[in-house]
Amino acid sequence: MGSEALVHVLLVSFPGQGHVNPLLRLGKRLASKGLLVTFTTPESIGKAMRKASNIGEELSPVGDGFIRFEFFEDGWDEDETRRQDLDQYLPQLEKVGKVLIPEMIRRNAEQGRPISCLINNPFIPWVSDVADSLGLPSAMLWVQSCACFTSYYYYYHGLVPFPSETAMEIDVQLPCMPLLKHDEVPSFLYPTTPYPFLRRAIMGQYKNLDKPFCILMDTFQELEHEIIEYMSKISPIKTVGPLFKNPKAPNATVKGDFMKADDCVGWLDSKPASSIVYVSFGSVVYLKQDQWDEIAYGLLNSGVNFLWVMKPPHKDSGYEVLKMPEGFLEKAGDRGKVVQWSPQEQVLAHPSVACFVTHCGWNSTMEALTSGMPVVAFPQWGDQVTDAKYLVDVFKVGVRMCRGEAENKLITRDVVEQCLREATSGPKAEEMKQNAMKWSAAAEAAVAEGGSSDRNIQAFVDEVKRRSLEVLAVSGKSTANGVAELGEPKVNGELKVVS
Ligand SMILES: O=c1cc(-c2ccc(O)cc2)oc2cc(O[C@@H]3O[C@H](CO)[C@@H](O)[C@H](O)[C@H]3O)cc(O)c12
Ligand SMILES: O=c1ccn([C@@H]2O[C@H](COP(=O)(O)OP(=O)(O)O)[C@@H](O)[C@H]2O)c(=O)[nH]1
Repeated sequence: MGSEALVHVLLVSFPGQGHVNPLLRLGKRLASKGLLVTFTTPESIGKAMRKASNIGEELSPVGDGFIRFEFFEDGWDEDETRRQDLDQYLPQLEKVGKVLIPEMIRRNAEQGRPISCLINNPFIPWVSDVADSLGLPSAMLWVQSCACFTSYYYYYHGLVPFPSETAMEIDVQLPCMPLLKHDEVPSFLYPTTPYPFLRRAIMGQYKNLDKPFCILMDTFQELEHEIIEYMSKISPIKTVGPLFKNPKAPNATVKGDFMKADDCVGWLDSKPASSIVYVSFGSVVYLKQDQWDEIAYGLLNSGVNFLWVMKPPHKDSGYEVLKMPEGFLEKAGDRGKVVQWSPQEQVLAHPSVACFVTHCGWNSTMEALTSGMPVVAFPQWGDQVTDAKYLVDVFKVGVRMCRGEAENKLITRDVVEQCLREATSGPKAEEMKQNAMKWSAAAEAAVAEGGSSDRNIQAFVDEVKRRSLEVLAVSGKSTANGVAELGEPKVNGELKVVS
């Protein structure tokens, strides 16, 4: 491999699946453009990731660069239940991270891999403070839509009225965005949200928003054109999505799943084209038993084939383990398959799959759009309700099955059946498929060489490289040529190059 010298960036992730996935995908993109990337998150999740995914001690080649992992202890016992309480866990992460991340950075420098830039995702804004204190530049990867970024921005700065205790049902008009009905505003902003700690977590990020020199976003210009252009004038945003497409390294096997995906591709292969409904509510949303039953009967009554993800609840979440209705699996027979965790990217790309019943998490939303997959929107909370609005009314690739958890309404089996029929056959289904294919093509073009997101990634990589020279000149700690030396596998530095 010769003694290649690479600029090294450190990615620090909040330990949630919907946060790890986009940051790791960004890492692979940056690596494919010739950077050395170290990805870190707490060991509590590191353990699950190593077990479920293809992650080892080695340095993995991705395109022109490399990616590697280091995890850090969050200072709590393995079975500590307080990790589920973000009001306690986020301050704990900040306390230990502010000590351990600088140590990690020092260790890497001593091992010949000085770090030139830190990148974090939301909920752990103190990463920018760590960067500042060491004289390093930092960037943030925003993992939701630009529309949601804007909503939070306007809320944080008090620029327009939002639903409040005295005016619960007001609609919100933001520039370059469709009118959001009160229940289409990211629901953490409702005064009555049961998750005020998630609002505080996001607001914590906005408090530190002036620190990162760049805010990367997992969206693309053609998708949210006007609002991206508008916000670019206010904030240093750069769209780099959809991150899950990496044309320069399409076969990179590094993944960050917390659970091993069940094998279902053989089953998908055995079914006719466009005959399967894929149902998944992401990694955090957990429905109630009565709603689960209605979805089950809706699936049965509609006569479609289905692949349904039924993940186990987090052991400390307090949720009751869901059960399938009596006799459901027998009645479904080979028409249906239930798994604990799916290889979602592969499922959405599979020709047997006709549509996606989704909670509209932003990752799932981008994955669906990019795979040309129409959706049935079943949002619950947070950005999901806003994403559902966009999927149905703006991107026009979706049928709406509900308006969110706040509505507190049981969606009956008849409504489920009707939505599934609408999304899988007839003129509406065809129109949605065509629109979805159009977004898929636009997404491919955005990440292809010279596309909008590709140019932004390249500009970011160039900027990191430019700043790395400044950083090393100032710190005076430059190695012979100022960047990480990667030629020889390092025996002491646990760096082994595999090719
Ligand atoms: O790890 C997480 C833990 C919790 C959580 C923890 C304790 C609770 O009682 C309730 C929620 O919320 C989360 C919400 C998240 O929102 C998810 O974040 C994605 C990226 O921002 C969005 O696109 C999705 O729509 C949205 O569901 C992500 C998490 O990792 C978590
Ligand atoms: O069975 C599943 C369910 C989800 N995912 C992935 O988990 C992420 C979920 O993120 P999203 O933003 O959609 O929702 P969240 O879990 O954060 O609510 C996405 O990348 C999905 O592809 C998966 O691989 N298999």
